[in-house]
Amino acid sequence: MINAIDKPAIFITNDYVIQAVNDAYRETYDTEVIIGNSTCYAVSHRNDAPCDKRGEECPLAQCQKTNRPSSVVHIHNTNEGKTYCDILMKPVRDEDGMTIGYLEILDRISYAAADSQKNKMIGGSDNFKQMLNRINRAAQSEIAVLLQGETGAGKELVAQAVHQSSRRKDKPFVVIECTGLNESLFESELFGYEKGAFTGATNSKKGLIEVANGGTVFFDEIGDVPLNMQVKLLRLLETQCYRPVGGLKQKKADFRLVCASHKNLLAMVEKGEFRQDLYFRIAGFPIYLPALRERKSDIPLLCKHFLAGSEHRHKHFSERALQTLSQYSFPGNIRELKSIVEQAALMSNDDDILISDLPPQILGVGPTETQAIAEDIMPLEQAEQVYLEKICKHFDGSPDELANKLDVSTRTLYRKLQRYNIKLKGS
Ligand SMILES: Nc1ncnc2c1ncn2[C@@H]1O[C@H](COP(=O)(O)OP(=O)(O)OP(=O)(O)O)[C@@H](O)[C@H]1O
Repeated sequence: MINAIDKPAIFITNDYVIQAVNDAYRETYDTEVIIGNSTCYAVSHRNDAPCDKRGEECPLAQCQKTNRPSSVVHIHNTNEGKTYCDILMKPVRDEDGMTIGYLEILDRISYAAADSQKNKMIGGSDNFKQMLNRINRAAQSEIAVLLQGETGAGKELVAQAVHQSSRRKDKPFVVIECTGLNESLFESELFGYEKGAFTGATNSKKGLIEVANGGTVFFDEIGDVPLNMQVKLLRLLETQCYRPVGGLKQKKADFRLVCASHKNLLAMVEKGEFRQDLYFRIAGFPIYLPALRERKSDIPLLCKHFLAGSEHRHKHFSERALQTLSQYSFPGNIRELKSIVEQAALMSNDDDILISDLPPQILGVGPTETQAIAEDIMPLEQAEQVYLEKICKHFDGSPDELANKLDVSTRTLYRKLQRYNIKLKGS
């Protein structure tokens, strides 16, 4: 029976021991499954204790508590590295209604990873996992998704993930950048036009809605659509019909809707800047993308990931540089981090990327201060001379005491004073 499930699945008892397994599950992990002996946590996490004993969420523990199905997003050690899985756990009962065990079914989240992997969304923090959970739920349905998050937080990447894990994944993913679209551009871009519809329309052109046929349309920065165009958009969404500019016949639209905005659309609705009816049409399932400062524990992983994908793959950030980065607020979020990693890697002289290699905005040093520091730079020997001149003018103690404070011998101190022609106070 378990082999009839097309996703990786196991049947486990209260003690986490695997009592039945399907082929898809065996193929997912490198660890061998021994029926009646192997535990779910040893196979999928390579841990020696269950997740709930290690402070992690455990779907089995939740099931035992509620006696109802439960689900959780976990990182599993699969044969493809640290992979995200959406786990569904269901109690299995006998004819008397007694729970005899639990069926665990895994849904691999192919668009995200908890270690550096090409073309994937990277992260491991709780906020990131919560976001994955919602993306996965949304992807399984046709509901309109609204992505809200700061600039550079990954909205377009999430929109692609929603598309990739939906039933429309083999059809087009079309992005409509709403910022800067005026009324005539908006209509001709979205709906297309017929030959002769306006001066310059020497041929007819398909609109993006038609290009996306059967796939997903991503309206980026939907909050920038002016009010008069919001009406047209609402009509398209309500009726799933549109007419190309200069055309007579209505066309049928077939697309899944994903929108994104960095603005607070509800606040815009209150101010009358965004139509309430349109808001409720597009916000079927809102997903909040945490800002990078709300998922700071992901910074080291993301730094590693961006270095791995660059020409500086052999370099790494020092512990102190990572600490300094985690104190920064990242207004530009992951896009800003990516650029900082590139700059710092270029600045570092060897494989270690140090605090001094980080760009000025991280160090809290403004441009004028940076300039002042740059102007202050002098040969080390000259700096030693300037420093010795300054302290010798004011130091009241004996040469032995001064040499002691400078951590050099009295002879070395005398040699240096002679070289720079400096006299001690009072001599
Ligand atoms: N979790 C992640 N892992 C790896 N790279 C990421 C992640 N999230 C975002 N990025 C990268 O950060 C950059 C910005 O992401 P994206 O363009 O999706 O942000 P955005 O929120 O749509 O930005 P904007 O609001 O400016 O349109 C991209 O290069 C993207 O690949």
